[in-house]
Amino acid sequence: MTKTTNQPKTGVLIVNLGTPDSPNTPDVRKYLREFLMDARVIDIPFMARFALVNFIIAPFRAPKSAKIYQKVWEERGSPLKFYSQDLEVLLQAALGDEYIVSMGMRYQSPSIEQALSKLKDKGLEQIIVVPLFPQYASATSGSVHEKVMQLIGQWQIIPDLKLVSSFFENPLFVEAFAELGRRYKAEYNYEHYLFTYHGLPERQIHKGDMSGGKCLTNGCCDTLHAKNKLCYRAQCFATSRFLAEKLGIAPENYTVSFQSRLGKDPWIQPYTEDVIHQLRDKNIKSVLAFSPSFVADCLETTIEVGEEYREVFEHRGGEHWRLVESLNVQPLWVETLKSIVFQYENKPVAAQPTI
Ligand SMILES: C=CC1=C(C)c2cc3[nH]c(cc4nc(cc5[nH]c(cc1n2)c(C)c5CCC(=O)O)C(CCC(=O)O)=C4C)c(C)c3C=C
Ligand SMILES: [Fe+2]
Ligand SMILES: [Fe+2]
Repeated sequence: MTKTTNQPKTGVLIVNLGTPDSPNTPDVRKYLREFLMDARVIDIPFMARFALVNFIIAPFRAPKSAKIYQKVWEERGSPLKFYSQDLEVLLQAALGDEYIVSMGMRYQSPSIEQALSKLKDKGLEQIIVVPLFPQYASATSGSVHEKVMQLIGQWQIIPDLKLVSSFFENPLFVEAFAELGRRYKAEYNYEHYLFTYHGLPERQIHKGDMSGGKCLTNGCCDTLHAKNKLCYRAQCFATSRFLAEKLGIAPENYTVSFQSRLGKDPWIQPYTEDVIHQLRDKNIKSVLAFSPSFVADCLETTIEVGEEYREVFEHRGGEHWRLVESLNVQPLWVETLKSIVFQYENKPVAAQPTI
């Protein structure tokens, strides 16, 4: 008996940020140039951006960043890339042959164009685009959406296109991170919990402000409502509340902070480094850190949070600092993505945990 296969109807494009092809300075420079020349990432006029990126950031930062990339590089390459490649295979297996899953990177390789070629001319009825960023930012999910629309816009037949903006509210996503956190909590009685997110220039938050100029004023991100539900900072605070509730962490026992500031402009606050000093001022000796703006371990989690911030904490006399690893290829994360796809197809989703 021959096995029947279904004609795929839905394409699922998952997209992560991108990473250099190798941890050598020329490849890191090439990556930084492509990444930072994106007008949604460094959102200043073209000539100013060109000069800043090509004459200041790329030449001076590339050798320093290359040294850090060498630390994070494994036998299979950059973790951000190989976890995304594994995720493509696992999600395909989870969704079955009615779907074609394809993975691309916004910068460098595999490019979104290469990833879309796997979905082109396959008679697909729809494509669901899932940028692998839980919270929406113009610099990440927005940039992926723009690139996908630009490329698919050139196709002869354009299928239904669904663009996922964020998924921080997805109960399985929250549960997936909580499941990891519970293991660490069971091992050690941490005094404090830190939810540290990638930062953004304040300017980019103001540009998307729908609250009539209230964004970034006192307490504007403390609750999520109609006027700030697309604000990256408000979404990060909401993610932290969901996680803290799931893990039974009282509000006074956790702090939200933002890392990885680039340049001199103000970025969203509080800065992670300042928070670490404040925690030590209060004589907090042990911290469990989560990085819930990333779904795969990378330079920003393993090195920046796991090593550099640990050193700052220990240098100030802190004793126990641990980073909860990212979702990587955790089964519940694959289930999360499957549930996102089903949700966008209006298919019933298996019973989900509550948040
Ligand atoms: C959560 C998602 C991310 C947001 C938001 C984001 C904004 C943002 N980033 C830069 C500059 C850099 N980011 C770098 C690395 C990097 N950034 C993200 C995610 C977000 N960035 C990831 C996943 C990574 C790691 C990639 C990896 O290969 O491991 C870097 C390069 C590293 C370095 O030199 O420090 C830069 C530079 C800006 C300017 C920005 C907002 C506008
Ligand atoms: Fe970044
Ligand atoms: Fe806000």
